[in-house]
Amino acid sequence: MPSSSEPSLDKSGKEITTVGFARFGFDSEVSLDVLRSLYLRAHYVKTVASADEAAKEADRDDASTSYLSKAIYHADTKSISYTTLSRFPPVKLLPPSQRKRILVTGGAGFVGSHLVDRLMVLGHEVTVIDNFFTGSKTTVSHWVGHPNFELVRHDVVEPFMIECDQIYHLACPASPPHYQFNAVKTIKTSFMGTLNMLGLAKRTKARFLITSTSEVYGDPEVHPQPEDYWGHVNPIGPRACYDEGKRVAETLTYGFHRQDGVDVRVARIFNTYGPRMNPFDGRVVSNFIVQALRGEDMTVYGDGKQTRSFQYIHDLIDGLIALMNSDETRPVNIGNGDEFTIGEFAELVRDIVAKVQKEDGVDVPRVNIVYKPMPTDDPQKRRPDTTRAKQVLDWQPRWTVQMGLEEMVRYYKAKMVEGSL
Ligand SMILES: O=c1ccn([C@@H]2O[C@H](COP(=O)(O)OP(=O)(O)O[C@H]3OC[C@@H](O)[C@H](O)[C@H]3O)[C@@H](O)[C@H]2O)c(=O)[nH]1
Repeated sequence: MPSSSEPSLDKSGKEITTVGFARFGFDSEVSLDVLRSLYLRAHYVKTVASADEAAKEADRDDASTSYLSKAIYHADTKSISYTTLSRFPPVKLLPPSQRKRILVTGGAGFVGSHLVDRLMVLGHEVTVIDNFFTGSKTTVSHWVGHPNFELVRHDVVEPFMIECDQIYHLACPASPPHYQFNAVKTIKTSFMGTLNMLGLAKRTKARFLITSTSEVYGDPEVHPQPEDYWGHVNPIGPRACYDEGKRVAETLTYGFHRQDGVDVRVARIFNTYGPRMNPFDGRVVSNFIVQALRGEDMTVYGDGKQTRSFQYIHDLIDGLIALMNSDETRPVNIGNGDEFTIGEFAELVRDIVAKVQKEDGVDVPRVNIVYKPMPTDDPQKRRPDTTRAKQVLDWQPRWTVQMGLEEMVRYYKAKMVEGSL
């Protein structure tokens, strides 16, 4: 199990022991250690050499492993024997009046799985629908079988019926190589998927939150980007399936709001990173960390002068939950204002990987930074104006990029040990 020798500190230097907060009558605070026990570890108990040892290990049940998977990794054959969980992570006991039935589309993805962890630990009933195109069952497998949890393989482009109180509509590939892989399917997911989920919200009177994106601002001519900026998007470029898809999804959302009175929330998410991000999804944070850990060249696209502002996953989940439970129906940017050029960011990731390796006593050569062609229509700059989130949600990011990156490096190191990276 990876361990960090130092505590995680927030932007003001205070130790982070919990994430979430009570806002708008909804308490989302949970212990960081509980969440970490779900993502910052290998998903097996320990490695064994023989079948005999494996059988003994599977029988073992003590406090330290009580809510860890009993799956065993066999180093000699590079295989895992899965077992069912002996005990689930503890969840709050909520009175029925406070317990919500929550649908999370795309709940097996990177962002979705962290939202699911939080909502489950808080004691709600969670149903995940996912087609597993970019999501993976392993991200939520620790909840499968729990009475408060249901996992359904379903593609949102088809209608789905369920009784629920809140819908977090996340389903859509989000990494540029993934969403461009099948552009028609991406825009179909944004349009048909959102239409179906809004129809469900209308029928059940559930509150509906859609995760839109900073990409609705395109290659922005206003910097930083406030919510009332209309954007600068190429409607026929390779990114259009996602940018325009999310823009039409927002249009649909406000159509249902005005015409049918659906209670809507729109989050515009800026670049986000953290554990469970697919190491091969082609985004900059996962690429850079994996390259530095493997001792490969780090690939900066273009001259590296384009900028991005990176937010850690827990800040995003705090923002999404606050928005869902607030009264704010206008779009709200959720992102971190710490802006880097991609060239600077490559150096930062390289230094952080070296620091973590040094702490773990691993001696690694310094990797090189190389330059590759710039993808078409790659936005030149991006930084959220989060004034609205601060005013209406009392939300602002707590995690420094350094702290978040260290945790993500440790997560990827655990995956390397497991052999899945
Ligand atoms: O290996 C790499 C990967 C990416 N990059 C660059 O790093 C920057 C960030 O690229 P990413 O692919 O991580 O993310 P992008 O900002 O392009 O898109 C993201 O925007 C916001 C979200 O809604 C989406 O998840 C995602 O589309 C880009 O300028 C890209 O060209 C590199 O320099 N090297």
